[in-house]
Amino acid sequence: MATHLRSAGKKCTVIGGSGFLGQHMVEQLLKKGYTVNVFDIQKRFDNDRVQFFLGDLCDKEALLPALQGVSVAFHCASPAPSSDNRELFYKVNFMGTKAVVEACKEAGVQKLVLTSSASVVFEGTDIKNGSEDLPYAKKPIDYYTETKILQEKEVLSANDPGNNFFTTAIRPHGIFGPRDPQLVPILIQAAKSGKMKFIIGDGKNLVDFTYVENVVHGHILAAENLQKGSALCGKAFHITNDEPVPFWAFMSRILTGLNYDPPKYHIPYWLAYYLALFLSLVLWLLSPLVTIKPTFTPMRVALAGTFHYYSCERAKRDMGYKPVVSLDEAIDRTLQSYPHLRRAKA
Ligand SMILES: NC(=O)C1=CN([C@@H]2O[C@H](COP(=O)(O)OP(=O)(O)OC[C@H]3O[C@@H](n4cnc5c(N)ncnc54)[C@H](OP(=O)(O)O)[C@@H]3O)[C@@H](O)[C@H]2O)C=CC1
Ligand SMILES: CC(C)CCC[C@@H](C)[C@H]1CC[C@H]2C3=C(CC[C@]12C)[C@@]1(C)CCC(=O)[C@@H](C)[C@@H]1CC3
Repeated sequence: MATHLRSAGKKCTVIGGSGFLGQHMVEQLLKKGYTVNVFDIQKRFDNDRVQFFLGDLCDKEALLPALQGVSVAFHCASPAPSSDNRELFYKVNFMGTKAVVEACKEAGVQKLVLTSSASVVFEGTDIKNGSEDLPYAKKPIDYYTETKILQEKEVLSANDPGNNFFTTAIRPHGIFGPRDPQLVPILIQAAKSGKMKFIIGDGKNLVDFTYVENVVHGHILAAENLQKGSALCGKAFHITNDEPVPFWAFMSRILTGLNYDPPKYHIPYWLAYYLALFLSLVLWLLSPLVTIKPTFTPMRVALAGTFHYYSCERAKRDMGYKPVVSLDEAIDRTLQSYPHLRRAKA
């Protein structure tokens, strides 16, 4: 009996386990001795130690088999922000998360750890060392973030100690690392097409970039500390590298590390913002004729030109969080993992 309980305590399901963060979650959970199920809409890797369940998380019936006998569910599935599909974000992040909560309760899962985002409080203006007490953004920066807010509220309000069901949310910021399909590849694509010439603003704005293994560490600590009476129940926690850096210094380090020139000309923030806004308007007017997805958008200008870094004191205090990989080491490991994006030296 005792052995059965111990192994059930170490059985988990990673919803979104085929994604960038999800795959790193699976790797670390296996290393820590967990038995791991993956539920995802796609299978992107093979591992004999992992049981895969393919399906859409909006379908509660499809989720149930993946949650049988499991004590912890990690929910880190979401449509990619770049899909820019309002209906899909709403369907998966909001309605789908309701289905996840219902399925967890029905299957008798005790703990649900959601991957939320620190951006749920960001409105495009400076946030310096923001705590979890900041209010949700009234004007979120995009539809994706709008539905991350709905999703987080849904999960946190489902915390129900009376029925032995505990929930918490991790709010990472700027996740990067090996196999990330977004940050480094988008940046290098922009550099290849000559779009990385300008620093928006004075280049001093600090931002959090968080190495994927630190994000994973935060999730696992959350699961292990989430229990009756703990401070984690129904609460959200920032997980960062705890080393905010100037946005443009970080970008320049990635660019030079892959043999691309760093941006060197400055453009005032307001000018960049209004140019991006103007470009969006032009593309919107042209949209009945042609669909173009711009690299240069008002949202990206806001992300690149404002301060947005967060305090992770609450995670340190309540779950003993401390980053396990420093930013320097994280950048080196990340650069080494993208040999195919490295420019050959002339
Ligand atoms: N990357 C970042 O910088 C940050 C990410 N986050 C959050 O972290 C989480 C993980 O992000 P990340 O790993 O980058 O994202 P990925 O897109 O790499 O992974 C998400 C996974 O979920 C899958 N998925 C999407 N929709 C469904 C569905 N309806 N049913 C089942 N599976 C589905 C995706 O499949 P498919 O690829 O086919 O869509 C993908 O495999 C997300 O919740 C994201 O919002 C928060 C802050 C920052
Ligand atoms: C820290 C963030 C919350 C998470 C990072 C997400 C990144 C994928 C994007 C955030 C800012 C983006 C950005 C660009 C690329 C993608 C990001 C790094 C550009 C460098 C793309 C080229 C441009 O036109 C610049 C103005 C963009 C600056 C912002």
